[in-house]
Amino acid sequence: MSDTGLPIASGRTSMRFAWRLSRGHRAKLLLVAVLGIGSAAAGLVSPAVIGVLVDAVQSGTADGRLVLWSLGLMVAAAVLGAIGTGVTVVLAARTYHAMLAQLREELVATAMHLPQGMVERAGTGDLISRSSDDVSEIADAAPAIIPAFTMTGFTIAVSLIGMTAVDWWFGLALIILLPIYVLTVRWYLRTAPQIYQAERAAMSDRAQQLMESQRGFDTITGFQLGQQRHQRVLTASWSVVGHSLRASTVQNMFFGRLNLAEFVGLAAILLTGFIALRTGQSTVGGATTAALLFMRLFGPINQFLMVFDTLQSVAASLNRMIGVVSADGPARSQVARSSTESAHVHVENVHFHYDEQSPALRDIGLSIQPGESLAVVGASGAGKTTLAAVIAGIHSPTSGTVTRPERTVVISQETHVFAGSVADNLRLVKVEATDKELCEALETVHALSLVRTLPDGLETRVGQGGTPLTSAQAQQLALARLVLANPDLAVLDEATAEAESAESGLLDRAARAAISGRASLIVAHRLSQAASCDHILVLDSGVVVEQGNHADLLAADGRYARLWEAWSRGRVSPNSDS
Ligand SMILES: Nc1ncnc2c1ncn2[C@@H]1O[C@H](COP(=O)(O)OP(=O)(O)OP(=O)(O)O)[C@@H](O)[C@H]1O
Repeated sequence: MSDTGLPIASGRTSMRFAWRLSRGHRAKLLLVAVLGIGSAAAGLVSPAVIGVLVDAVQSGTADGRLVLWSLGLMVAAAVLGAIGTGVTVVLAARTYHAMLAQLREELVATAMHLPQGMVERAGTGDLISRSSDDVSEIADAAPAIIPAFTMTGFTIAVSLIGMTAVDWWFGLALIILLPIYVLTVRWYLRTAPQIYQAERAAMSDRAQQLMESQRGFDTITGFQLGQQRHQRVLTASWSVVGHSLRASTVQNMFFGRLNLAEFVGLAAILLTGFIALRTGQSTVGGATTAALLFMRLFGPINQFLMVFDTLQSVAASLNRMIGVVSADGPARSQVARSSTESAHVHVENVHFHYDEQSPALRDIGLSIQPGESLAVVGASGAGKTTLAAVIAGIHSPTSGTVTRPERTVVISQETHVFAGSVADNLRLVKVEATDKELCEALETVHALSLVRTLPDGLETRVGQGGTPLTSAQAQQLALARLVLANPDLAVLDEATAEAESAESGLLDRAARAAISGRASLIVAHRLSQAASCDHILVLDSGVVVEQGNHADLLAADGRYARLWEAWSRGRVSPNSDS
């Protein structure tokens, strides 16, 4: 999956990105660290106080006042520690969620500009999984990281110093634990990242399967493929379960090794305490403090090392999210040959391959001046849609250069009607448009009378759950949107209506009105669309085989003339709908 999936950032890139993301939050993050250390310090008061009490009891100097003071101190430390921990966790969660929201915004913004080819190869499920599954993984785990590191790190350091101060033998006893911890962490860091990465990739695949099943619902029910799709979703879901189980197994093995270290550590400390008492190197109070400090260490040490597990999980998700955000760079450099600095369209020596075997476009050259219309015609599979996509910047050319105006709008074969009112659908491209402007745009594409017949006019709800629109009506709505957007270049690749239908004539007129006065490229699925354009380009197997205007091409009696003859055969007037 990874070779065809969206890019995954390296750890270093993610670190750099996370550092940039922390801008504006660093003071809060520092406060989280300081509060964490303060709370951890409060937790160390009790063992120290108990040690003093034990010694006082042993030496007979303990009295009620000392006990009460000690108790008061321990309660105050516990309360302060609890408040400090609570504030730390809430502040950390808030700060991380703000950073995460920023990352998600950047991810969505970048995803909108990724080359379509890249998203198609990876599958939209991968993108959706990165902006949902990965975000929740980070949201769940990340807030614990800084408090855990600072609180446990501080507790470990102070406990070690305290124990060594009681008797350096206790400090030495702990050193034998070091190799066990180092080896465990090394093993874990070698094993866990791939497992988490594979788990996230399986989640992407599951999202993809689910999404395809929803999108292709009609086809699936139409061809009775329900069982087959169900099986695919099931396989993808079980794959996630398998990977999650593998991750849990590695986690358990990790914790098992930590338990072994605890056992060895406790045995060493008890032995050291016994020897220290026997040789008179330590008092009972000192040994008690050392033992309590050591017992208190298990939790923080395990927590400290468990943060590595959290870190691996967060890093796997972060690398996937940042992979998309930083794909912006490569994606933009990929389209470097596509420039948007010009008011006209200029295409030179353009080649485009979907795959290595069969080039979809070969050595294309053309230009469209402002206000000029160019039609692309050719048999099915000739490369018309591909050429439109390359010119619109949806696909980057494999080689050659494309220059186009920045304000380019594409109307493709699939026009989506968004759930909302007709006005909402139009205002997508111009939020501030008045009702009058909306009506003018609809009038331009001959759709105003249609909208007036709808139950609530402009406010009629359309799209999912609303008044159903035919494909041709949806196309008219898209054309009205184009008029409102008022781009310098319009690329139309709409094949909604059959030739000679009442709708085809209406759509052709609507399209002509919508593109009037601006540079336009029209993928002419009906030759009536081409006849009215200033210039026509005939494609065959990705190569331009003819070009000129309608009259010249008919006079040349070549490929276009034959296409025209075939298309208009049987029609009373081939231009009747144009
Ligand atoms: N996403 C894709 N991946 C691989 N090959 C593709 C893809 N899209 C199109 N092709 C291939 O590229 C070639 C050109 O296809 P394209 O859709 O541009 O032709 P077209 O002239 O627009 O066809 P139609 O009129 O049927 O829409 C065809 O051989 C097609 O099979």
